[in-house]
Amino acid sequence: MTLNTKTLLFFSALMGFLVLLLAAISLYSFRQFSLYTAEHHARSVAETIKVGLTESMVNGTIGKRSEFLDRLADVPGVQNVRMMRGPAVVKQFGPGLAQDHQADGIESQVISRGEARFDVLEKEGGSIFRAIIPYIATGHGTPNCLQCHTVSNGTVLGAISIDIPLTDVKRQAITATAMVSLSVFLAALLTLLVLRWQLRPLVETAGAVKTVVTQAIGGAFHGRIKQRGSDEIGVITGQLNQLMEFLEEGIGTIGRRVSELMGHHHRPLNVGNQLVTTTEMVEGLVEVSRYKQAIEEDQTKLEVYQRLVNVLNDKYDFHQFSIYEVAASKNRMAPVAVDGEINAPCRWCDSQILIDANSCRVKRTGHEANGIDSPGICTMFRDEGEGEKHLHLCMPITQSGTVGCVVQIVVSLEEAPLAKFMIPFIAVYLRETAPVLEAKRLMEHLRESSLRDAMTGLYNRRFLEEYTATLVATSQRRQSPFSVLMLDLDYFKKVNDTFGHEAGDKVLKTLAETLVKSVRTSDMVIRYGGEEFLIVLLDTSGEIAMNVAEKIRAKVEETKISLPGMILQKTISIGVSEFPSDTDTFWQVVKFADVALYEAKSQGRNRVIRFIPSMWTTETGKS
Ligand SMILES: Nc1nc2c(ncn2[C@@H]2O[C@H](COP(=O)(O)OP(=O)(O)OP(=O)(O)O)[C@@H](O)[C@H]2O)c(=O)[nH]1
Repeated sequence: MTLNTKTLLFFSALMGFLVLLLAAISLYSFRQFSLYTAEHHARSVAETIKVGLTESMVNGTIGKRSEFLDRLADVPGVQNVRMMRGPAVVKQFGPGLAQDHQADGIESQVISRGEARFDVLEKEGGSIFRAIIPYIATGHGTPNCLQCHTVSNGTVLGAISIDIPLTDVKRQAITATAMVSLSVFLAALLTLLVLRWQLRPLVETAGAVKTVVTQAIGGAFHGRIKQRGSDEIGVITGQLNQLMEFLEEGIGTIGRRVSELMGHHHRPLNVGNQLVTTTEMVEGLVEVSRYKQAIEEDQTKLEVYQRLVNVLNDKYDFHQFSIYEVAASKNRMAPVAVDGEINAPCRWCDSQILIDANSCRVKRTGHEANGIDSPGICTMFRDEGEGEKHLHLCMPITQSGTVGCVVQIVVSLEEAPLAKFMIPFIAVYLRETAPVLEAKRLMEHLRESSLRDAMTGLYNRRFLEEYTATLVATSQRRQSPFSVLMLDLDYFKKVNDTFGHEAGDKVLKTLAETLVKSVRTSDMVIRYGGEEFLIVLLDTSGEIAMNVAEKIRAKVEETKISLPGMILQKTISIGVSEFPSDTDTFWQVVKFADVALYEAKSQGRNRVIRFIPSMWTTETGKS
């Protein structure tokens, strides 16, 4: 309800109440006054009758009392006058005239009780005030009642009944009351008009404030209020305008800055509720910042991918998507997460992209491939969804200027508009992920290369040092032995000396390949020293290890190494030991394999020797 309506209603109610109250008070007062006047008038008439009748009795004209009473009834303000005899008078003077003993019930009551009675009666001709006053004998004055009446002082001699018409008085009362009420009504109306006129600026300002505030709630801060005067309302108006200007400028600036940070090109800020949009974007930035902190603290690339999967799954409610990692140097791509599952197989693209990364449009161009706006933009997309049609949206994660990853989101036609709207938000996540992912990739690469021998690609001794504890613990937990082969090329120095170091390197690389091919993928082939190699055969006893070693030895012997202008064949010697039967100390097992290798060299080379405790003398221990 508006202030205006409220004021109007309040004053109307107050006015109505006042008019009614005044009318009631006026009517009541007039009635009381009229009754008082009528009673007074009746008593005067009764007194006149008393005097008149006494005079008539003294003068002996009492027989003419009827004419006297009729003349009295013609007096203005008196309608009817009657006189009734009481029992004492009847007893002394007889019943008298006919009207003297025609008392009705009320009149008889007044005669018997000696108390006056006044009533207002409604008759056809209008309202009548009826007064019945007793005529009581008294011995006061000259002449007095007791001179003629043989009664005691205070005896009721009779009653005088007087009718006084009230119709005129009533009409006048109503007219006067109406005049008073009308005056009050007019005064109240005038007050109301003056009040409304006074309230008008306040009411109009309140309306303008309502409009401006409603617009502000809806996100539009351009509304201003017309300032009237410099009173309190004027001051409030001015301050509110200042606040609106401040809000418009502040929120506009925040919105623009946040928009720049979000790369928000798809939806201009002035569309919709500016405040809501800005708040959403600020919240989005806070979440992105938390995400970034989390992925920075993650240890591996895989954890980062898992977190990105969670964002797509939980925050954006995408359940069909792929994240591909690009190996640019090999022109290959590999799916790291598909439909929320890490290391799941490729689903939404032709597997061609896995072996030829450049066939992926995003990888090739470095730009987003928006299949929602341009269906069929990428020929590699495969709609593997059941039933309904799907669209794709592929975005790059750019690292050092090249596409390091491709994120592909797959949506149904129904989900497409929302997905499109989400692009800038997802792009922010991808932008923040890129440098972190690149750092993790580099770290993993560095770590990997520090554990591998650059020339042969085999693990190095550092890897063995790091892996030892795990190896021993696994073997002990599973109560399964492992064997160590220590291998060394025979007369390798001669290769270097005769054919040069390059030829020597070629021999070492060929040997490394032969060794890797000769054992299971779960076994570990390590370049232990210059031309010395170590192989850990998991879940293998010394006895079986001897067979494997023999097989390796034979394979190396028959391997032909092509050098410029010639073919070379080399042999190796192998020492074998077993954990934990030879010793339950890892490095001791390695040492024992080395001792056995020494023995193989001593016995003429190109052979496999199993370590036996007798080989471990004080001398060997020292060597
Ligand atoms: N080309 C090449 N040679 C290496 C490399 N690492 C070690 N060597 C050489 O390998 C040779 C090892 O020689 P020795 O330890 O005397 O042993 P050997 O000549 O193989 O003789 P036996 O082991 O006793 O059969 C040395 O000449 C090293 O320089 C490498 O990475 N490349």
